Amino acid sequence: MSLPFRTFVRNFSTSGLKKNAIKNVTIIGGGLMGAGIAQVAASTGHSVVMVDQNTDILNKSKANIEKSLQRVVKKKYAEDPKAGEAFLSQVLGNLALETDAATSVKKADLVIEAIVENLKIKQELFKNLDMAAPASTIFASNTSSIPIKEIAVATERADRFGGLHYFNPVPMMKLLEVIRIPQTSDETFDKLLAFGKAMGKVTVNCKDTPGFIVNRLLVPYMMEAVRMVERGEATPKDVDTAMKLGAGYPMGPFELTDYVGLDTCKFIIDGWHEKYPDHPLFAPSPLLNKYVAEGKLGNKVGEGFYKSKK
Ligand SMILES: CCCCCCCCCCCCCC(=O)CC(=O)SCCNC(=O)CCNC(=O)[C@H](O)C(C)(C)COP(=O)(O)OP(=O)(O)OC[C@H]1O[C@@H](n2cnc3c(N)ncnc32)[C@H](O)[C@@H]1OP(=O)(O)O
Ligand SMILES: NC(=O)C1=CN([C@@H]2O[C@H](COP(=O)(O)OP(=O)(O)OC[C@H]3O[C@@H](n4cnc5c(N)ncnc54)[C@H](O)[C@@H]3O)[C@@H](O)[C@H]2O)C=CC1
Repeated sequence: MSLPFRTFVRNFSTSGLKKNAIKNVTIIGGGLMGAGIAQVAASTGHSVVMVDQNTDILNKSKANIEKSLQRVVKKKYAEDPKAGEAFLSQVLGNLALETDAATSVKKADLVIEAIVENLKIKQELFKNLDMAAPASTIFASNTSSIPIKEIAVATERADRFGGLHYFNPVPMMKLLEVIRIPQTSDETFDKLLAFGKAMGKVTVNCKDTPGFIVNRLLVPYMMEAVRMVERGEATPKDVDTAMKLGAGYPMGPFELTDYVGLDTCKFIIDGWHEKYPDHPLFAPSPLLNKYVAEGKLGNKVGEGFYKSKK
């Protein structure tokens, strides 16, 4: 059922946010995750600037956001298409695009980084943002596997630094891991938790431990799946069918790898292998490496372990 217009305005206009709450959010990276975070932040009344390397990428990201919003609107406003249209234009009105990261943070209460999973590149970005952003701006990374403290050292604001780890697809996945490092102030952490809740997410508090909570458990499971196939014990299709029908997972590990992106999965495993070279779990996977070398990066390019629609 659609919402009465007054409730809709309260939920989705920036004036509906609590005093002192985070309102202006800059999201760096408009890929799979950045676009999803931008969509949900804008849908919950935040004023959002989404940044990427060029306007072509940004326009594709915006088109993906619109496609996803159409799915949400079709469902939520099935009985009131006019309210659906108003919601759509309000959300898109909350979203600005920018290619210059330094300009994008001038008014930001919060910056969420969702760029490639590479420590040096993330550090370089935050070092520059630290000089450009107001002192009061809170920084957060959406990294899947890099310790937050290793990214935060690039800045002079470790007390205003934390992790916000979202799950893919962001509009559908309810969980948000909120990570603090020892230097994160209580005020910063409370603001990050409140922001997560304002986005409609269920938050869990995490320490800055490898993989936080979900990936600490998910990565070993997925690596065991790929080793099983490498040993010739099962096909990807059979593993996926088994885990969906036998363990109740919405996607099997190979479908999920295609969904996450094989390049991102490889960045995660390579990073942990470099850090823990003797740990057999993180030894390179020849099968994953082969697919990545062939450019089969998953759903985003139309092919990974499976062929898919782009
Ligand atoms: C094996 C190789 C090993 C390689 C090494 C591995 C290394 C480690 C990798 C670790 C990766 C870590 C990544 C990370 O940091 C954390 C993550 O994000 S992990 C991923 C978490 N996500 C999941 O587990 C997703 C599981 N899947 C699902 O929950 C569902 O399949 C999904 C909701 C995605 C889709 O549902 P499904 O029923 O399958 O399909 P439908 O298309 O019918 O959709 C249902 C419903 O949902 C709506 N919808 C779906 N997507 C969107 C969207 N993007 N925007 C808006 N709406 C969406 C759709 O409209 C449907 O609505 P209805 O009302 O039901 O029609
Ligand atoms: N793919 C997934 O399922 C999940 C990924 N993550 C994490 O989120 C981050 C992003 O992952 P994805 O969105 O999947 O990657 P992606 O490859 O889809 O998107 C990354 C985007 O960042 C842009 N970018 C790269 N360097 C940039 C820079 N210096 N300035 C501005 N933009 C830049 C790229 O052009 C690209 O559009 C990674 O840290 C990843 O580990 C976290 C949860 C789930």
